[in-house]
Amino acid sequence: MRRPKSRAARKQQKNTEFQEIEILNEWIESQKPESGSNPLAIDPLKSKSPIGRIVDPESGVVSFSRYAGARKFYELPISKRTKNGLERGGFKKMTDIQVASLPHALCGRDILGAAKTGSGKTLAFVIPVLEKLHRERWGPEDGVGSIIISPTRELAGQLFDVLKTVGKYHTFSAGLLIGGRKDVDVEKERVNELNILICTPGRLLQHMDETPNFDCSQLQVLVLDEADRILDIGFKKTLNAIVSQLPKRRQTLLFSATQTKSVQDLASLSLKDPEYISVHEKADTATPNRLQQTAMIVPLEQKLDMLWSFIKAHLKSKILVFLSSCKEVKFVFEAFKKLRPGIPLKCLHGRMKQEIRLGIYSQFCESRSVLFSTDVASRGLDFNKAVDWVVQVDCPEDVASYIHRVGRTARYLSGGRSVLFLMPSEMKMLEKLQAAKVPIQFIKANTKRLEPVSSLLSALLVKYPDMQQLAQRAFITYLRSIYIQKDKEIFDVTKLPIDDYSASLGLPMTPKVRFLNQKKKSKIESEKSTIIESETFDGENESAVAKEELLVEDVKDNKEDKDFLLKDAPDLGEGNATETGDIMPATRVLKKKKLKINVHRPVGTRVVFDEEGNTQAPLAMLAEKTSGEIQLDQDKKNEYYKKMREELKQVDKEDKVLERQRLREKRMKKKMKLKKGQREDDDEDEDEYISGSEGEGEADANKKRKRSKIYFHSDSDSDGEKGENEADPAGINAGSISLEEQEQLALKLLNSMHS
Ligand SMILES: Nc1ncnc2c1ncn2[C@@H]1O[C@H](COP(=O)(O)OP(=O)(O)OP(=O)(O)O)[C@@H](O)[C@H]1O
Repeated sequence: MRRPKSRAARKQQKNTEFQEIEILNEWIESQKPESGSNPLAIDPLKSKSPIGRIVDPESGVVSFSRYAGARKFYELPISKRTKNGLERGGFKKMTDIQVASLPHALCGRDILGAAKTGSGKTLAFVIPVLEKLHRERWGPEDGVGSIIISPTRELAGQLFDVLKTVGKYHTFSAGLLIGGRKDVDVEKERVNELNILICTPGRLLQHMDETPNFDCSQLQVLVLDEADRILDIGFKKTLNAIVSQLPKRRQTLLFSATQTKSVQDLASLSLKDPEYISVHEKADTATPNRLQQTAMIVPLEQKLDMLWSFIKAHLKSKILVFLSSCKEVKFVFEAFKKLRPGIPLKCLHGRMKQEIRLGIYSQFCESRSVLFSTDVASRGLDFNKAVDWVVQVDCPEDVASYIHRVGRTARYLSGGRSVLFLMPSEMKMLEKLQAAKVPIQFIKANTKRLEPVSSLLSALLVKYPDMQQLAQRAFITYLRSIYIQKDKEIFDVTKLPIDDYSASLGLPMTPKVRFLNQKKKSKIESEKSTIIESETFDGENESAVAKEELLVEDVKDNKEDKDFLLKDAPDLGEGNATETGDIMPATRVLKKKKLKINVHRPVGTRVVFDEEGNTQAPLAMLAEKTSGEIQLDQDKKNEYYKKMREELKQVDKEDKVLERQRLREKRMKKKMKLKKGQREDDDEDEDEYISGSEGEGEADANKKRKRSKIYFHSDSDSDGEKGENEADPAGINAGSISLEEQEQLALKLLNSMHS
């Protein structure tokens, strides 16, 4: 609403607004819905029935229309400014959560609101915030009137956009206070002038602690979006510290798709007779009706093959892929980008710089692409153009997390699909989801269209040594993520086929995982004692037992894989069928010596061809066929792996020598340039490198590789490599040049620069 130019017109506008506020207050007060009532259960108003203040022409008696049960925004007691904002945003009819909660929220009640993902909870709190401050005639001199807290920065940014749309015609000042921004000092200067703060918990507390005279004593409305997450253990301390600095007399609105009713959780917020509004509590499903959900068994070592095949089969879709750690996201993004699937790739995780995160988020909103993400994108985000698929490569930590992840698709009136990869040991999750009213169908993967990538990944790791470190980190952080999960019924790190998993990432050797060894050790200890008790312990040492355990897991895996691969499965492609398959057992039986293998399984790290030129799994070449059974001698297998390891070590060594030589030459060139008074600006942002997109040229990729290689090199120097250098300088010197040669090279360079 534009400010009138003349004084008289401004006065007139003020008076009109005063009158409007008076009417709104009377309307709200006189038609208050009964506490505990559900406005959704009340009939809608008849069409063409009068709205607002109604004066009987004959008796002159004043009455107000009922707003509990209203289905359209204009039927609510809200200001013209908000109505205009809603109209501008294209919002006319209310969603169920808005119908149920707005009448209670507008009359000042505390709300604990739960509704499915994508059902319009944002407007259910943005409108009451604007209206409360409007009716209180809040101005710049009044300071902070409302605080809206969001668990993630992207979500906070999105809420800010909604507030800007609906609040466009109001005169309040609002600010987005989120971590990762460098301009905290500028924020500190302005924060006291802001009326509405949208913030993440950490940044808000930082202002409370550090900003002089930061004052929230007049706060009217506190909102927690994704409330269960903010009340969760991770934010608990911060939230308690924040709430302790807020006035007790205020309205509090809590919203989430998965709401907490735990008295303990809510006690710190000191809610006053809150309205529990759960519009979909009695619904048949906990997720949106237009969402088609599927789950399938994917053994750990085949997850990347399956993901790659899935992406290749859906090149025209917008796909959101969830992985459990930043390092995994980085690795899969970098590796797949180099393999060029034919669709732009993006990645999002908490370790990226804020500007880049926001950039990636808005790019994904706009275009068809694949976004690899951690749970940072799992809650609240409303990607502008609908997401077609949500793919959960790593199992979510619990049912709530699953619901939020899949909720990034099928929002408001649109449809969407999701697929969950479950390892055989995670099948319990399927039961939990079904028990929580998640209509998820179990399907068999179409392995006919499975395109193995592990061999390509090993080649990548040889070609780009910095990728090896990314793969190692991904490997370790994934195992750690399983290790630290609370739900041990689902997540058991000891059941993971770690050698096969490591090979599937293209790693030549399984990295050592300290916490895993400790866990194994304690497990073995307990197993040992059981065996001793039953007097059958044959005297093998611990490491032999541990090795045995892993080898035996191999055997079982192969059997399972054979089933997995041979089943006649429905299509994984766009129009996939949804036949229910058998659930494979996750338990593993101890066995020894001869290993049965599935020769078709892509377990190797390189492609091997048979005499007819068909690709073969490397181990298949060593297998013997006896009476239809394919068997592999353990010694042969070990020998094969030993040979592979040695080959890779050799290649790795050569690569390192070359790399050191290249770096030395580069340093020399730099020195020369410096001498000439020239400066090189090679300070690059690592995050930028991480978040590039698919389709970059080879030259560009090389440039990036070089940059990150320096980082990789110094990093590895501090680990194992340093020792190697010190112990064996000959390895380095073999590829190096003498001081004389270096001087000659420098002179040549200088001459070429002069000419
Ligand atoms: N009354 C309405 N009319 C039309 N569109 C609406 C209405 N309310 C919300 N929307 C749209 O529905 C989509 C989902 O809304 P919103 O993001 O508020 O959902 P949510 O319930 O908060 O989801 P989540 O639980 O994932 O956070 C948005 O694109 C929003 O613009």
